[in-house]
Amino acid sequence: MKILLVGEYRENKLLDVTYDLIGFADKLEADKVMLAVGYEEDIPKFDGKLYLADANTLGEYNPSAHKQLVLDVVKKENPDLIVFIHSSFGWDLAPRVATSLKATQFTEVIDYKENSFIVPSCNSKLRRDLKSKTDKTVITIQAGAFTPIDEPSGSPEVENISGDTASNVNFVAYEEAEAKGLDLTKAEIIVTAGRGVGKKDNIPIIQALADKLGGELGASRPVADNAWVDQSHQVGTTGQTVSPKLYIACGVSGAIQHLAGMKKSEFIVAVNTDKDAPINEVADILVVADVLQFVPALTSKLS
Ligand SMILES: Cc1cc2nc3c(=O)[nH]c(=O)nc-3n(C[C@H](O)[C@H](O)[C@H](O)COP(=O)(O)OP(=O)(O)OC[C@H]3O[C@@H](n4cnc5c(N)ncnc54)[C@H](O)[C@@H]3O)c2cc1C
Repeated sequence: MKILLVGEYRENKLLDVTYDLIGFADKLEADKVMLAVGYEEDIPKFDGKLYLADANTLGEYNPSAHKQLVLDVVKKENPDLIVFIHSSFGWDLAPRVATSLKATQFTEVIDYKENSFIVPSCNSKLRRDLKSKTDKTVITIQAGAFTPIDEPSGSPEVENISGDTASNVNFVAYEEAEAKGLDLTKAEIIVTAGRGVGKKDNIPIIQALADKLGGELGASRPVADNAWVDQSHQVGTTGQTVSPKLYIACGVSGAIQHLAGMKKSEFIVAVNTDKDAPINEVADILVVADVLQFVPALTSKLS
């Protein structure tokens, strides 16, 4: 199988998620080539071929130009799969490319098993196994699902390419989300409340353990969305990415979007009533218990 990976730059920098594309190709043990509209002084580290177009000329986000470049490289390399990150860039570009190629498109792929692409559905409660029926397939992969464990290395063979800069869409600007006070990335201990804590009134139970350990309170997305905890505490792809020494996940199922933000923690304890909860895949210790009983007991022991 041959894969074309489409790397991503933002504000003059290669995005780290570009390495998730490489992790994906390596998982499939596929031949890989990459296309990136970026900068010569900051190219991705890998062994293989890199088609590099200049972002100074084409812009980091120019859907018409980028689509044409992808189609040009597809023509040269004839890949079976064209892979984007499931980002605003990938969301926009992947369907444009899939439509032009009359190819199947799968979005938010989190795994690949036995020739099937695994895609979450129903807010990650279910997983679909999808097989493509077209010669070429375009996919977007969920950030964090294929992050390589090893540090990036290698140096690609670079071929410079160029394209037409005309576009019927003008990129205006990136708008930063409002910066909130809490920086969880520096916390050494994080105790996170998931939906399993049941209701806002139970958050102080989790906060008490965090305080006792001298750590910070984290939250899964539903907990933040329900305003049980301020959004600045959210961990995951749309929250903060953390790597504390100790991460205690209380009533967190371990959806891929949550794992992406905390799986690099040094030691992970999960407290869950479900022994088969996906958080178990990354937990060093899984405590099968009700958080509302276990957490206060632990806090009290620590006293
Ligand atoms: C584009 C996108 C981005 C997203 N970004 C994020 C993100 O940044 N961060 C994030 O967290 N999610 C994110 N999500 C949502 C994610 O898919 C999950 O829905 C979410 O992480 C689930 O949160 P949870 O684990 O708290 O809740 P649930 O999935 O409902 O899990 C609750 C868990 O608690 C357990 N439980 C229930 N009662 C108890 C009890 N009494 N004691 C112990 N355990 C109990 C259950 O067994 C279950 O495992 C995103 C989703 C999408 C589509």
